[in-house]
Amino acid sequence: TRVAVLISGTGTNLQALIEQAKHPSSAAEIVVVISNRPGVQGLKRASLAGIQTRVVDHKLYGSRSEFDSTIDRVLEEFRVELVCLAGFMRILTGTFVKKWNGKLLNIHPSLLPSFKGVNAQKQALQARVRITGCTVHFVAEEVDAGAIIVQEAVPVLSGDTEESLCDRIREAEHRAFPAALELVAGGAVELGEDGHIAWKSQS
Ligand SMILES: Nc1nc2ccc(CNc3ccc(C(=O)NCCCC(=O)O)cc3)cc2c(=O)[nH]1
Repeated sequence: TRVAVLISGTGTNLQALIEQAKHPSSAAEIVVVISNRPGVQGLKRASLAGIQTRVVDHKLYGSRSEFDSTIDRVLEEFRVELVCLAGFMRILTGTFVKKWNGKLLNIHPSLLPSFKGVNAQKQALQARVRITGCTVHFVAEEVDAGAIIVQEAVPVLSGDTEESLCDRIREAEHRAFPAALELVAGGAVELGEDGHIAWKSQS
């Protein structure tokens, strides 16, 4: 399966996906990395791995739909079949999400539906939960509300700071995202007609 990864920054999740796709048994081939910001470390990671990169700078577009349709053109140019949002920080328009429905994966640093939106880790600390985690989900138009594919629980430890909790959640992200990518790229899991996850029965 031809995969694109969309990034906005360092791309630590991108690195985990690159490592996963390197396995000969992987069903995923990352064919392009697209960043909405120039010069970010994730672009260097992609180049080092021999993956083609594109920058679609959202500041150069008059509207969200023009930005999204430029992204779409790059995806079509590379005959992309699956898109992973790895720290991609631009909200995508409904038109784009509808076209790529069931082909768009995102990772969120909490156990959705808890703690949607930005600074999810800080929300968990402030709520004094004992367990949080990360969620890989299909992207729906409503932010952080898509069908859940994989989750991993992460304990909140006494004395945790936002930084120590972020680090521990990030380690879980680097397991959960590659696992979800393989499930979807390998056809074990898809987004059903009813908008829920469908596990394809192994023949
Ligand atoms: N429609 C749709 N698109 C998304 C785009 C990115 C992400 C990644 N997670 C994200 C979740 C939230 C944000 C956010 O609120 N950023 C501040 C506003 C930035 C802006 O003005 O664009 C960004 C990415 C998730 C979604 C999603 O669930 N649905």
